[in-house]
Amino acid sequence: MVPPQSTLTILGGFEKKAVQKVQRVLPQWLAQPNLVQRDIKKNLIPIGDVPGICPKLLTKLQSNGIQHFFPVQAELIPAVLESALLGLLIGRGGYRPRDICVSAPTGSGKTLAFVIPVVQALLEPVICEVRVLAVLPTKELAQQVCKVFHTYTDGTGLKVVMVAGQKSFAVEQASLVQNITGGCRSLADIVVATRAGWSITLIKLPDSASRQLRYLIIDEADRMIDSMHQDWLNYVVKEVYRAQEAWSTARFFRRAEPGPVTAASLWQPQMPLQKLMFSATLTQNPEKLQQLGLHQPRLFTSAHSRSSVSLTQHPFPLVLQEYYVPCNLNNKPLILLHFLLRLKFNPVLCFTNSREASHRLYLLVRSYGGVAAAEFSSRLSPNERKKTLKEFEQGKIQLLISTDATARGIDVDGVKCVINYDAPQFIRTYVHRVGRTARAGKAGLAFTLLLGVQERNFLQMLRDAGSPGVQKQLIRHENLKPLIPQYENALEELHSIIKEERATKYT
Ligand SMILES: Nc1ncnc2c1ncn2[C@@H]1O[C@H](COP(=O)(O)OP(=O)(O)OP(=O)(O)O)[C@@H](O)[C@H]1O
Repeated sequence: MVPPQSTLTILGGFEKKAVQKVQRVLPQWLAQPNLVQRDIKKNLIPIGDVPGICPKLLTKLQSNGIQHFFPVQAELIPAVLESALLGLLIGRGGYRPRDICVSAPTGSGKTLAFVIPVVQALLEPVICEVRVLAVLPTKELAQQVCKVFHTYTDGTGLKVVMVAGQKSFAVEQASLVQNITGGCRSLADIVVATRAGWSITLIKLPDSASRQLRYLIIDEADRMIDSMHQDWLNYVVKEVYRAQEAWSTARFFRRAEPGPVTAASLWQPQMPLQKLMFSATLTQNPEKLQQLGLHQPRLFTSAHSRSSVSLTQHPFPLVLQEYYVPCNLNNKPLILLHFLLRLKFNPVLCFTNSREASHRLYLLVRSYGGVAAAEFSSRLSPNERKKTLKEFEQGKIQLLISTDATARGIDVDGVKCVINYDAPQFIRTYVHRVGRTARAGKAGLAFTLLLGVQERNFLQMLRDAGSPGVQKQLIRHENLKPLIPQYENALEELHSIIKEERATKYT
């Protein structure tokens, strides 16, 4: 006889049921983003086919050798221009423009994707007030973006100023505002700043520096989210609206901190502050993105496919070939020398995990001889760093040994090969490092030297991130053997150089 089923739950007598996996429900803007093609070469769009770009900028693009837009540019330029259709102000009954997040591979042309629409939006009329603030994590990146802004504003009357927080406040202030009787006037339309530079400047500058701010561009936005505990972004936004309070009472235009849309809030034209966020490794974690205080955001991404939504995947350049090279601590430097001297890789950007490791490796390669090498890290002064990057770009340096100081955003044309001499610990570091090659649709190689104990975790990290596949590359001992005698001499020389350096440091 079958006993009747009890409706009572017996304590401790839980049934063994397969637990249903909880499917994460993403907000619609993350779950259904605008997809950006990763294959640059197959998706080039003639510049004339992208609607809304003025003839002046089309001519400038052509004279800079740009005939086609890359996919991220073709998607983004119309989207940003659309939000400025009614001019920089939003009129009665108009909507506040939606903030924009872009997650596209390294080297996919994100810089031009914001420079073109923003410059066009400022052209009519040119009024010389800070209306664009572009924030970047390092001085080198700020210089790079500044150069692109200069190219496309040249001859338009728009002024671009860089604020890196490295000159005295008086000098930086003088580049931004000029004191005149009864107040001051702005000397910049577009400010390209490092975070430190702008925060310091904002604290001390008069309100005029931020009262007309229309676009806040944050490149490498994931770095910004990392430092959100410093509340930098909220501070900038607060300053922008604080500046309005005194100003707007006397003017027709008003700028109130965004709140619910009501009949009252729509009656006066508004000056919106639109955030444009860019990264190759933008998190798609809603909790983290929420800290950015985005307004009805739109996501443009290459990291999704229509069938899957993942929070951990990053978009890799399609033309990048990834390899890992098993090694041990003894043959690591020999493998690097083999790549340069035997396989003739040139130019090579090589990453280590610390400035001391970069310095030692540089000294070793220099002692070995036969390779034009240089180091790049915070050991160098800003001017030395600038000079080194320039020489690398000009092809005078065959091997640049660097810390992660060059891992992000730096665009050096013609880097054919990246070598991770020290394996990166985080996937984002990996994506940015290898992204210094395979840029703008050109082929590139990335090698990561892995000790036996690192292999499993590293390969798992890449699989989780959606890497299209990293291949194993074995270097046989016979290939390294001929390098050993000279290498041993170089090691001895290295020891004495380091001894000398230590002695001078402590005397
Ligand atoms: N439409 C285009 N036609 C030809 N070259 C282009 C075009 N757009 C950008 N480039 C070039 O492609 C390279 C990469 O562009 P950019 O530095 O903007 O990439 P990115 O997406 O910002 O990369 P990262 O994520 O590493 O910062 C640059 O050298 C740039 O001049």
